Amino acid sequence: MKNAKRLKIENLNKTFITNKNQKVVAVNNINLDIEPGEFVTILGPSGCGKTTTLRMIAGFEMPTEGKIYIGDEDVASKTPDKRDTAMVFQNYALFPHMNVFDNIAYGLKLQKLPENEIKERVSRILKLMKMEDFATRVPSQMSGGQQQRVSLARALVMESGILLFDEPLSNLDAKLRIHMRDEIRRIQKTVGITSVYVTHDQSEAMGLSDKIVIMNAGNIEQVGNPIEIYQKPKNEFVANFIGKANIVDGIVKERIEEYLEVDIHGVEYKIKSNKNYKSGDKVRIVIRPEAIDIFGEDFTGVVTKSIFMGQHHEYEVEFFGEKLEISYNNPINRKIHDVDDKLSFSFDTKALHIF
Ligand SMILES: Nc1ncnc2c1ncn2[C@@H]1O[C@H](COP(=O)(O)OP(=O)(O)OP(=O)(O)O)[C@@H](O)[C@H]1O
Repeated sequence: MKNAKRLKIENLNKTFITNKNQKVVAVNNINLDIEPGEFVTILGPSGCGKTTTLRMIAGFEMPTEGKIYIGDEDVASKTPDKRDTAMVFQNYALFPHMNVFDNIAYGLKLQKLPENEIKERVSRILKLMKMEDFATRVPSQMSGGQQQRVSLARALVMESGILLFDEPLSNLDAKLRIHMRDEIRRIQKTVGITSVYVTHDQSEAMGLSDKIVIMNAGNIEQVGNPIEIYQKPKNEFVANFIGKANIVDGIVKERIEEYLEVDIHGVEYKIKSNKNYKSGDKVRIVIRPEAIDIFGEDFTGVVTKSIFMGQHHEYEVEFFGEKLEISYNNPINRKIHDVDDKLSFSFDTKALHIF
């Protein structure tokens, strides 16, 4: 494979004008720096601007303003064929009348490469994808997952600097999605290609990415690795978008070195935080359902929901006029609390995070 490229986006903006002459700011001056070989996922709710961002990187959409560097070159005004990118589409976009080999070879033939080089490169990719036995099949003779693998092979064979994915797994069933997700990760790690992947599926983003970019209404809310995004969300939007989040109120008592001592409904917690709060400030704190210890005794609440999920048990508990979600692992052979039971619990101090 060729060297992976760096992708840098500067003040990128896309404003659409609708046929009623209204302005829609799809992407609002975003900045992003992706290292060579990184796998970056753009994640966000429907309409947040992730597809428009990807399409601008690919050259299918022209930016209203801003720069897109692939390596050292600003490609923002170039056509897709003049950029060093390849794209894997949601609907596979394979040629139905061509067999797998010819589908994968298509782009190389357009480049007029010698026949033996085309054969060598396609064979190498088929081997990498463990698809040697499929070379002579046509798309209609393959499952959706197999077709998506061909579509990935077709993008990889181009040996581009940047690989782009537009929700490639959303047409596959849940089990196959997980299998393909792992397969994409394996292949990306093997070839080391810089990759940008758009999805609205958070588990896909968590399972695939070196870095996750959370978008909301055309803006980037946070960029971080999956652990940072989950454990240290920048704001309530990110906390609620990734996983389940309980958000509770607290009042700062004092700062003790790197900790803030915070009163949460009469109980004091020492929370690690570099935020600039003073004593008396009201703060909002996120606590994940699995970081609430149901063998602790700091609080007592009434159970309003109790659901056995096999690997874990989910409770909902009244907490000062709000509902807290609690997730309890390995519930087998343990006491299960029913609705209307009282349940005592504590927060895991290390898992508390102040916005
Ligand atoms: N051609 C267009 N004309 C006008 N508005 C557009 C056009 N394309 C996209 N938009 C708007 O830009 C915003 C961002 O759209 P985009 O498709 O990038 O979102 P998305 O995050 O990819 O959503 P989804 O997950 O539903 O695909 C939306 O409000 C959308 O309605």
